[in-house]
Amino acid sequence: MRPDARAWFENRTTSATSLAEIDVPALLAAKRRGGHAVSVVLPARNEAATVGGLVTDLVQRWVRDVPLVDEVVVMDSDSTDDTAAIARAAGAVVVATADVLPGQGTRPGKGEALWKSLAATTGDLVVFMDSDLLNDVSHYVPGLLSPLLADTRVSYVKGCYTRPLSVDGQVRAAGGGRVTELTARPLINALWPELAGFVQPLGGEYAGRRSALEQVPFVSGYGVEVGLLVDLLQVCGLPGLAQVDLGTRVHSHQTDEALGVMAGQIVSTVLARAARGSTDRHRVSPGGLLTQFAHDGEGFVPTSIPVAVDQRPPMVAVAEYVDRLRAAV
Ligand SMILES: O=c1ccn([C@@H]2O[C@H](COP(=O)(O)OP(=O)(O)O)[C@@H](O)[C@H]2O)c(=O)[nH]1
Ligand SMILES: O=C(O)[C@@H](COP(=O)(O)O)O[C@H]1O[C@H](CO)[C@@H](O)[C@H](O)[C@H]1O
Repeated sequence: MRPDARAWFENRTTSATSLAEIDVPALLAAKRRGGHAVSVVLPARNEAATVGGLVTDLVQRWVRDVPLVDEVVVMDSDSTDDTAAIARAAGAVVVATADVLPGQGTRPGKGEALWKSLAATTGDLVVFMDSDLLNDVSHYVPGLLSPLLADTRVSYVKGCYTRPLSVDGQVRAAGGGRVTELTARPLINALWPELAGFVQPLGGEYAGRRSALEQVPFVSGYGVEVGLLVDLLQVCGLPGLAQVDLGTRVHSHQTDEALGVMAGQIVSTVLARAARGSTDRHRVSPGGLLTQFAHDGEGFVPTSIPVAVDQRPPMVAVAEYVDRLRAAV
């Protein structure tokens, strides 16, 4: 990792892998001291199986028992199942993405739901969580809020976690985040090496100050996470970004074919931003190092591997080859 990325990784990575690690009373006091309001947004497209449990726990734990959260909003993203009714019955405010900012029309996609959520919420701090999470995520919201409430210089916090992968009913301890590992991470390392310290650049759980979020575009589809990361780097600078270890994240998985489409959207998002030119004049040559992460039981350990490639010239430009061809004639 580049020195700036490593320094960021060491200084801006905190841990909140369970509620035991979080001083909730102190968090509540900081929220009140700062006069903050917190909105939690769950984008949901056909998540009837999971959204109810997630909303029930969020509302009971962080609205009613401990007033850390002021509103829980499910953005119904053109669902065709009972997502909206189930989320509403669980205590969420449910908003149909298509109904928000009608003058702007509506587009399909997760990023559209998240962009419109800014117009459907009022908190100065906004937390985003996927609606297909399957593990205990009761500590996610306070964990994501902690860096924002602890340091006014931080404007955007991404969750990071180990990511099991369940395939054909078999759960592997790692292997999740397939598009992250095979597409997003190599591209980010090559084009924005200052972001190489992000363990989960595509993770769906993150929190930010509205004042920053409303300054950047939201890519309408699955490019929203990588677009926000690159664009908020420009708006907030690396010191304005942070990440928090939330332990593990288990979610429902799409097929490889569907993730191909997701990867395509992420590549389009990255290429559009790469065309804007370098964000750092000291950039190493694109494709220099790839930093991957493994968890050693205590925390994430980065390993940087050289991935710079060399190449041979066209053979017709190699005199030794051409001379041999001529000699053979
Ligand atoms: O058009 C869409 C696609 C996805 N989502 C939601 O965005 C989150 C992440 O989407 P998905 O699970 O499809 O992505 P994955 O986690 O498989 O990468 C989930 O809560 C989806 O319901 C959405 O609101 N609108
Ligand atoms: O990280 C990834 O590679 C993808 C796919 O994860 P899996 O291989 O299904 O565990 O999941 C994320 O990417 C999406 C695009 O940024 C986000 O919208 C999802 O929230 C996130 O789960």
